[in-house]
Amino acid sequence: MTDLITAAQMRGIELAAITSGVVTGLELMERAGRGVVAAIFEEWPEFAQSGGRAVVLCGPGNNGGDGFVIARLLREWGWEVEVCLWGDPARLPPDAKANYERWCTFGAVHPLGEPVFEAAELVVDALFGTGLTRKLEGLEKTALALKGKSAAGFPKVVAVDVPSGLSADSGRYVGETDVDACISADLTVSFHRAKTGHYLADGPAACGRLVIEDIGLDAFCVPEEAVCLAGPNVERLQKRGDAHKFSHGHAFVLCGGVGHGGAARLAARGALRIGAGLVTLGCPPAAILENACQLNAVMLARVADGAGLTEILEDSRINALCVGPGLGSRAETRGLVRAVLLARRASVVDADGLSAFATAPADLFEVLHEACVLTPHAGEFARLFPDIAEHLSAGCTKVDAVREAAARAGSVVLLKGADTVIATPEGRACINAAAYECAAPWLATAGAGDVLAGFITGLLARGFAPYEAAQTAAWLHVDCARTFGAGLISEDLPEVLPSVLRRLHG
Ligand SMILES: NC(=O)C1=CN([C@@H]2O[C@H](COP(=O)(O)OP(=O)(O)OC[C@H]3O[C@@H](n4cnc5c(N)ncnc54)[C@H](OP(=O)(O)O)[C@@H]3O)[C@@H](O)[C@H]2O)[C@@H](O)CC1
Ligand SMILES: Nc1ncnc2c1ncn2[C@@H]1O[C@H](COP(=O)(O)OP(=O)(O)O)[C@@H](O)[C@H]1O
Ligand SMILES: [K+]
Repeated sequence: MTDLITAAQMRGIELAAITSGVVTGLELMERAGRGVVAAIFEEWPEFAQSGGRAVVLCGPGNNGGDGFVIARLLREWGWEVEVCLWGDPARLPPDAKANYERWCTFGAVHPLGEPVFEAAELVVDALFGTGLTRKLEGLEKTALALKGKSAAGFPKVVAVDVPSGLSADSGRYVGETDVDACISADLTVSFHRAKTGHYLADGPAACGRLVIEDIGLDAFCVPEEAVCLAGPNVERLQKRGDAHKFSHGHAFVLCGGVGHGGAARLAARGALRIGAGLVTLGCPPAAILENACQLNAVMLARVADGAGLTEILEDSRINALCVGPGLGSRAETRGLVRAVLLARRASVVDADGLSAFATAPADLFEVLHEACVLTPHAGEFARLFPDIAEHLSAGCTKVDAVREAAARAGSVVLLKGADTVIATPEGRACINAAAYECAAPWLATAGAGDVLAGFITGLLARGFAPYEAAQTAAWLHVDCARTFGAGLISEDLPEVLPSVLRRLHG
């Protein structure tokens, strides 16, 4: 599983390495610069064949120091290099200063005004990295001039560590920085481990492609509380040959009223395809006929209200519940959610099941438990956790926000998006990133979230722990969308799952 770290964790690892005496800051800077140049030549092999013209933009910290190393190395490869500096050379930190002075023996350093990108094939953004702490001002002209040129294909823009302006932690533009005042890269080269900001929010769009270079810090551990990229538990997804349907659990999905059953039917189909042994849809009596016309392998049960549900749940073989998709803002919705949660089975609370508590989130938190998974989209999240949503708008990372929400809810929380974040009340967290080579833009389609709720419910029925169910389901969901490709609608997601599973089980 790929670990992601924050800027502070990276600084901690760097400090541990330097204080241990195995490496100096200057050596790390040299390795970082070498890594960037290697990644550039790997990305554009033609650049290694013949030197061109490069502009290297250096900032006032160690990101700028990496830039001076890169300028020197490109020059060694025969490139004509123009170097611009933002700030006062006298105030550069020691390692950056050493590399600045070394560069000065080869060429000039211009103040960062409006560098001329006209004839450049390559621009290196070494302005700000993990040390950007406040709103970036004064880069507008440079950033806009660069965007105008690179939109036409040249120059290629390479960001060192992170595109300048972006927070390495949150993936958002720092402070109130305008997106036009920031650098957008074709390639971002970071070091040791990807940072959370490379995968969250605006990170993937700003980074272009992402490459992580090894700078020899593997002996210095990633902290225990590190976030990881979500992945499926492939082994657990297999079905044992000697099992029968009840060994794979019985999932129960609550359904809306007449004409509102589509969402729950999608969830039920998802739960069945992901391998729950049995799936039952519970709907109001008036909707039985409608649902019976549409379902075969999914069974049907009448559920008039919370009391009716409690009676059905006397069957202890029903071991996973899904409540919310298509339930509507009926007065009974809260009662149904409470009945589900008071049964103390593994449960997914989604969509209207969450929104029903917008005016009284504490009533929901009171009955939630550790076997639950909440699956809000951003709007539903803001209704349940308005203060945390405000922190998020103010620049808090999505990981921290979801961790805080999970701790408050006492349940696993999965906050949807291209950068889905899943966290446990204890603070474990992962990002299921539909980004870079895993982008899944066709998932932005009505009903996709209902299928995800069904996938999670199905895995809960199969005995997956809530965090593991959420993580595996979210990963499979994106992989289904990518496998199907363009033209995807949510009905396709459960149908493409068999081919995804076949591929996983090779
Ligand atoms: N960690 C590692 O293992 C390795 C790290 N390496 C490299 O070091 C980079 C981190 O270096 P860093 O810490 O010096 O930070 P960096 O991003 O250069 O910027 C800090 C400077 O910017 C300034 N400043 C901040 N905000 C500003 C604003 N809005 N407007 C204007 N100024 C602003 C800030 O000033 P201050 O806040 O102090 O006033 C300070 O002067 C990292 O990204 C990687 O490339 C590699 O060499 C190898 C291994
Ligand atoms: N641009 C995108 N890239 C990847 N996944 C996306 C994107 N937009 C939405 N999704 C995913 O699609 C699903 C949409 O769920 P939701 O917003 O609840 O919609 P609905 O209620 O119509 O089912 C979520 O799993 C979300 O993570
Ligand atoms: K940068």
